[in-house]
Amino acid sequence: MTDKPVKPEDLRSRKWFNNPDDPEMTALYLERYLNYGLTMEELAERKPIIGIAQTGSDLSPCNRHHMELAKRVRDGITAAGGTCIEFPVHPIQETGKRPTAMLDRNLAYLSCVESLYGYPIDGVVLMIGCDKTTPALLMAAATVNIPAIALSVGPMLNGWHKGERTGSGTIVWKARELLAAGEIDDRGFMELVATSTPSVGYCNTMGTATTMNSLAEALGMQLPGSAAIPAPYRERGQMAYRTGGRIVDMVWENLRPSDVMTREAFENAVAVCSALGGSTNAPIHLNAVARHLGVELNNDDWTRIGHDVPLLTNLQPAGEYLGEDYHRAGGVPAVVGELMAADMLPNPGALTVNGKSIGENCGDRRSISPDVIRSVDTAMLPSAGFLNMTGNLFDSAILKTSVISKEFRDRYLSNPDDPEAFEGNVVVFDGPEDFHHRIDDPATGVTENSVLVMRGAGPKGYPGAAEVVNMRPSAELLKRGVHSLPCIGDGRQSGTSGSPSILNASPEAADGGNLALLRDGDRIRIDLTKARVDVLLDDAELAERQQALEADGGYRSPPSQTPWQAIFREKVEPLAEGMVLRGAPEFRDVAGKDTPRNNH
Ligand SMILES: CC(C)(O)[C@@H](O)C(=O)O
Repeated sequence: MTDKPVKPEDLRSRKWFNNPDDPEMTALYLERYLNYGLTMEELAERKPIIGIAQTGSDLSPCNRHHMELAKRVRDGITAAGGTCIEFPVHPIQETGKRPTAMLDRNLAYLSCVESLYGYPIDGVVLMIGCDKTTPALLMAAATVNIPAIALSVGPMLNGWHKGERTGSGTIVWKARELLAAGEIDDRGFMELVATSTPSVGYCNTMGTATTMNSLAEALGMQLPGSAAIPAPYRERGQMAYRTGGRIVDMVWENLRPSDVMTREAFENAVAVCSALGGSTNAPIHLNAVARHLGVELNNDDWTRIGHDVPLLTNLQPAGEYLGEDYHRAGGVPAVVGELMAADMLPNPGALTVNGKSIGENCGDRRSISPDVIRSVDTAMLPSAGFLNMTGNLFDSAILKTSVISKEFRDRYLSNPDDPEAFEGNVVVFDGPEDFHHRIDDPATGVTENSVLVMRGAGPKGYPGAAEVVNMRPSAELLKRGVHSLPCIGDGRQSGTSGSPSILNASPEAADGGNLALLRDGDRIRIDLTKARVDVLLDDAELAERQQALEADGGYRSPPSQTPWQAIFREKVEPLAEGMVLRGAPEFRDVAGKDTPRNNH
């Protein structure tokens, strides 16, 4: 933020719409924006041009309600003296896009950078929601670094089935088990799953969407209280109006993403993520946003800052409640306030988009429903953050400790004075097709002592790093009451899954990672107290297998099916480093450096 407020003559948009040095080009730029009824007063005089980065469309049902909310955003912008220009962002729907919406995060990022940089935009409202839309837009705002504020579309209303809450995503994994165990049929599966999505909005569970929207608020990029409001509630429209008004002031204050998303803000977000029981996708996305700002943030930080933070939020999949309950309990401000009461928010002084610090915004906020958002004294778990696992199979992989069963936690994690490591036999699958084909075949040899491994599911291998490491035990084990087995993978897992998996393994099998060397029957040791995963093979055996793999042409991935898949594979970095495009983070503060050249 500069001490000097921006004056109308400094507005970036005036280089297009009111450039006294170049009247010819000014006329050219202006005339097309006049052609749908905008006036000279709105475009060329003292009003900031505010972009609305619209992620809602029929292809993106979780964000679709933004098409309605944008009307209230416009009202807020206009009332505050700005002019609105709404533009589409490449659609991303986690549950709809094949082979994975993750492939499109960087595509949406790239296109949004071009829109923000190449057009006359002074400030932008980022219409965030379904998983990848949030990081894509924050990454773009980070690169371009014009004033930006985020607005969540909000979670769906709570789902209900026979008097019980059914959470989106989370119910799918349960329904899969019921189907495999023969307790429901296909129609029962469909009906049960559909109960979890009763309205517009994104997942009502603490899946990746609610996590990322909450963290956008914890980072300071949304107005306080914005993230948790359910999509259909009246407060959502009111928040849209206020968000539209605030961005106009932010332009005059020159309050930019780099002022808000500082190292201190990321540390706060890491702590809040643990208190929420947030998704394992959060480290990927926040590491990516940080890289685009030039802020240091890595998976070790997530363990160092986050691991000892307690679980305060009793939301599925780590708990029992859903989005409406979260909002009524006070949402992000209550979580932050409870952390602050115990001196557990790393940086209360971090600035937010309303011009106040997060401490000023939330310091006196407390939970209104003490069972839904707990105090530190009544926490669901004393430590709930991620463990950054390492070993001889990968350099980094994320384990969400808040979903480890009590039995497993007591035995393998909570007793560092008498550490015990878990050992099991590997059953390895090359992608989800292989898994679904073989998991129930007795010849595969899955037992209660198995460790299920999925490879070929990372950024280069899949391509895009799909949410396919949700592996259930075999039907035979499910019928015997074994509901989960340790899982490891170089792909991702849905944030709505309560399965304690070791995910996002980097480097992936398709990028020289040692998961490619595993064979069925290998013995694996998982030592949670040391945060290590090792296959019990000596270096000579691993080297021999590596040679054999190379001689055979290396780990095989399916061919790229589209041009973007091929470009993505060539450019993408590992999940542990945010899965960004190589070279892209070098472009920083691009709007601050210069204005793009004229086009005619
Ligand atoms: C439920 C989904 C689609 O898997 C995702 O939103 C997540 O939580 O990771």
